[in-house]
Amino acid sequence: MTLLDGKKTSETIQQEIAADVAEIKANGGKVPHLAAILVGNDGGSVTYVTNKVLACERVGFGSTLIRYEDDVTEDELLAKIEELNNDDEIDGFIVQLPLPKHINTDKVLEAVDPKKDVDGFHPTNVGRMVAGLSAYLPATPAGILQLLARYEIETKGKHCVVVGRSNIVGSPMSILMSKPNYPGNCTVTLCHRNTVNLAYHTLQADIIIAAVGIPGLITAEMVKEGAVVIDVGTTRVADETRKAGYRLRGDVDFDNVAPKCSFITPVPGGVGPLTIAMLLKNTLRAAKREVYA
Ligand SMILES: Nc1nc2c(c(=O)[nH]1)N[C@@H](CN(C=O)c1ccc(C(=O)N[C@@H](CCC(=O)O)C(=O)O)cc1)CN2
Repeated sequence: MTLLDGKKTSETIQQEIAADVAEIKANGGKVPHLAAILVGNDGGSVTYVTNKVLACERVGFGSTLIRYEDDVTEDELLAKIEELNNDDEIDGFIVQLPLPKHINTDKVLEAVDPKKDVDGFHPTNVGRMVAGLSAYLPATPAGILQLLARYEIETKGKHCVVVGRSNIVGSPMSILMSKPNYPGNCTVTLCHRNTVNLAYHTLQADIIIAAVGIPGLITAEMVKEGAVVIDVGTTRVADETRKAGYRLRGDVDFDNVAPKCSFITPVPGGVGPLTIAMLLKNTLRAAKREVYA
């Protein structure tokens, strides 16, 4: 069994990006600049956005963090998005999810200029991805593709079972794994929390991508010998023995599943760190005007 080291892969990608930025700077080009909108004080969201800003500093990007209290109005958010759309200094920006319930997330995401949508959540980028056109790919699925490619995992003709149908991970992942590219070219089954007899499907999988947010859902009995298992779940569960008061649990029962796998991602240190690396990569592409050339 080989552990897929997302932390190390993320560092490698960030080093590659930093080298690119150094070259841009040496040639007097525009330094990539990412802006992030964070609403509220949710612990996870604050951590992720802070890490995104720190990662920008590490690779030499400019960054702007825009924070609002939980009670920000939808109109205020939309006005800020319009401002960022028209700000030439900002190459790309994100709105950290989830947003409070009184905000219409779809409306907010649709307000982002697709050319600056480095999260790849705008319907234009989603549609372009489905059509196989140049697009910003959502960071977590793009990170998983990087892991598969950098560990040279064979995917052509394999059966990939994606568990979870979110717009951020499961749904785009299922589409990307079916495309006739490497990594991809799989036969894909998309399962979710209402799938009847989930084990029937996962047992047929050469590659399982679990992104449903149910800790420990995928047990050893549900996994075929030699399967590749990618765990996207990062649920915080209470743990008083930890300083933070919680620990992260993936969707996969790692200890019992790992011995059956050819490759598996840990939680933490698997897919999560790649999300940030691929956001930086998208921002670099935005600054280079690569996607909508
Ligand atoms: N606008 C967006 N919102 C959200 C996205 C996104 O891609 N864009 N994805 C998730 C959260 N997320 C990034 O925003 C994210 C999740 C997890 C990690 C990560 O590095 N996880 C670490 C553990 C970190 C910890 O201790 O909590 C790991 O798995 O090793 C990075 C980014 C939802 N919202």
